[in-house]
Amino acid sequence: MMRLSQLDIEEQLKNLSGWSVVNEKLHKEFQFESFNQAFGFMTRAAMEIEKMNHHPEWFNVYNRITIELTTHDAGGITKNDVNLAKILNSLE
Ligand SMILES: C[C@H](O)[C@H](O)[C@H]1CNC2=NC(N)=NC(=O)C2=N1
Repeated sequence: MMRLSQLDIEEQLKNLSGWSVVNEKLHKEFQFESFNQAFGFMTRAAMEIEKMNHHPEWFNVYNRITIELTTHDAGGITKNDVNLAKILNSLE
């Protein structure tokens, strides 16, 4: 899988609400009503992540989840990261 160009990433970000690029990874901070809501999101997301076989780097504190997406095999941001970001937004 090829890395996306800076231009492509900028273009994709227009349709990725709340996402930005931090340290060459897609980055978003999610906030939920409670820990249970946050964990439920992670559980729903885990099903999609396994289906995609594309895994996030995520950090959860109480009702907040920080998610970073990059493609390890490509050493940067690819279409897989964009697609997973869209799926995560749809589960929010
Ligand atoms: C062998 C397996 O398909 C690979 O290790 C997959 C698993 N999940 C992955 N997730 C991410 N974020 N990047 C990858 O390159 C990747 N590769």
